[in-house]
Amino acid sequence: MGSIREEYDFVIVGAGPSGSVLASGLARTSKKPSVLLIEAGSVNDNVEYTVPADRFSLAFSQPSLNWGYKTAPQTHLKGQEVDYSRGKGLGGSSAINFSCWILGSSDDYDAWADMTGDDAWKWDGKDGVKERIKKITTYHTEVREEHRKFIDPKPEGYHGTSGPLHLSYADPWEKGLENVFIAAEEVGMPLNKDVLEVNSGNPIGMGMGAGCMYAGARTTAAVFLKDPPSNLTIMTDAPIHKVIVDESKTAKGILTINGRQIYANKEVILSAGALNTPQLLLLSGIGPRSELEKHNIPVIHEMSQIGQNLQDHSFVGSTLILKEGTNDRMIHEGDVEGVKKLREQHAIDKSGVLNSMYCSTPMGFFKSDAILNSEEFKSLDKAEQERINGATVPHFEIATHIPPLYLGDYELKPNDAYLCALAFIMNPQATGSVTLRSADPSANPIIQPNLANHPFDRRVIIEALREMWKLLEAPVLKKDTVQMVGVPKGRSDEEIWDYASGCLASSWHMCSTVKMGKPDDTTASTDTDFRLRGIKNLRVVDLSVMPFLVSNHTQSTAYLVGQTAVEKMMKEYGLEESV
Ligand SMILES: Cc1cc2nc3c(=O)[nH]c(=O)nc-3n(C[C@H](O)[C@H](O)[C@H](O)COP(=O)(O)OP(=O)(O)OC[C@H]3O[C@@H](n4cnc5c(N)ncnc54)[C@H](O)[C@@H]3O)c2cc1C
Repeated sequence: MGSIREEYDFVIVGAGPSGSVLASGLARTSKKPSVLLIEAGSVNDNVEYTVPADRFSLAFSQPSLNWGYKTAPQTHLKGQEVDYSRGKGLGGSSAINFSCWILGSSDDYDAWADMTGDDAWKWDGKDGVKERIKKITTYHTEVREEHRKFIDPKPEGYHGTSGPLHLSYADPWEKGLENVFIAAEEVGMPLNKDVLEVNSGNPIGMGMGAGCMYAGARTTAAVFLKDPPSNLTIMTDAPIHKVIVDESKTAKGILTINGRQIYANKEVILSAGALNTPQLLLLSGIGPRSELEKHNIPVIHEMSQIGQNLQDHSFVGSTLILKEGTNDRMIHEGDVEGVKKLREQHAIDKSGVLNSMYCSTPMGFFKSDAILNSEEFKSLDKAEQERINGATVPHFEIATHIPPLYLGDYELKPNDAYLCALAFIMNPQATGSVTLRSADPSANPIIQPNLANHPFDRRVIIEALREMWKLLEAPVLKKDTVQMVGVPKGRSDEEIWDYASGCLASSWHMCSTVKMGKPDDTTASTDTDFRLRGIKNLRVVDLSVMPFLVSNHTQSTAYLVGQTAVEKMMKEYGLEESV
């Protein structure tokens, strides 16, 4: 992993998707600048952490990989302190996430370009988002012929063929999984394949999320750090305390929690994620004056928006208890000996059921007239209404085939079969904040996301759940259903919200706490080139900068942010002879 020096051209904090892509990209330019990637967590290269079937459980079974955050009590959600997991170690949150790869809506990226006045964020075009994502991915589009009537990933043109991050569709599908697509057709929901395909920039319709997994292993951002060149130093188990900023408001380097100072000849870049990046800025004396003074932190640079504008997706679900034999999921849930054998098999040659169980997730993105006709939608400002009306912008998402999260009082029995489904809020309007608990850098920040605490968000989850239940009650599923559990007492707005508010969860898509924008945007803290306003040689390159939460699952955007920063900084510093 290279020897440790105390001075580097670029010092990058945080090895999640954004930081890993950035560190690798800068270091591999022909000018070979010296790059330090410094990460609070460990190397985490245990192969057991990459078993595909564990994608939904790893975050909660390995505390050393997770910062283990909870939100402040959400009083509007019956006081829940919602799980706010964040990955720790090489790969960051991609090392513990659920591996779903969803790019989202081309219109959202075009809106991002408009908001920042920078065409680099436009979807199409030779240097657009679609092309940039292709550079960092290899998308394996093989699916069985019999599945092509439900999903039809396009091999040509749309996807990367040589990037380090491998994506694929699991094979075989779990028993009965195709019924979700048949159910969608039965109740009149479109299939995404009739639009194009789910990662084409138009996610509308029932589709299948591609997976960050290939050849029997989950793929994470750590792949960008494999075989690092000699000018890339990777320092792990080194949480940083703050950025060192001098009197001329220039970032000079960083201070680790154990007191080590490391200097940057060119720049410090924070890629610590949408919760820890604002925390580090506040600890460095950059943020709202009142917040800094509350903790006796000397004010280096007053910025009212640091830690504000926090956005996130959230979801609520229900579960079908199915007739015995409908699927094989209880093997994984309850058969300890059986799972042990499967693990032994997988450890030998990465083969077996652990590459398919839990590995295919139908994910549908839909529009809703009920939402568009609602008073809550009509009360949004006109620009936001227009954005949400974009042809490829979904209003809600439904995902199925996740573990049994929503069971109400029901206890699963060994001979059960089940199907758990989730409905997600898209375009959330609630915003929250990240603030300091204390000036102690080891103290968890106070996280107040206000999940779904906006009338529009509540309307969306109510209508999304109604649509989800319609899908779950389609004839093809109904014939095998014993009962639906994890449901409200009735289906009035009030009864649905009463249910949802007791079990609404975060999708862990937190973003926008140091958001980017045009120079006259008073809510923005960075410019479109990721430079923090008012401080020289300091950038923020992670999901903190998103101007708004796009309609996807956010890891693809985190990788995109890293690659965009690479390309912008390469040009700015002339790091590539040919550029
Ligand atoms: C449980 C879970 C499930 C998810 N499922 C999906 C999914 O299926 N699909 C999807 O698209 N997205 C998913 N996500 C979201 C996705 O993983 C994130 O959006 C993405 O990883 C964010 O990337 P990032 O680079 O901004 O930050 P992160 O990935 O959070 O990386 C930040 C890094 O900075 C490090 N760091 C923080 N503070 C310090 C410090 N003081 N000093 C040094 N290092 C520090 C952290 O340890 C971490 O490694 C999920 C997230 C979670 C937590």
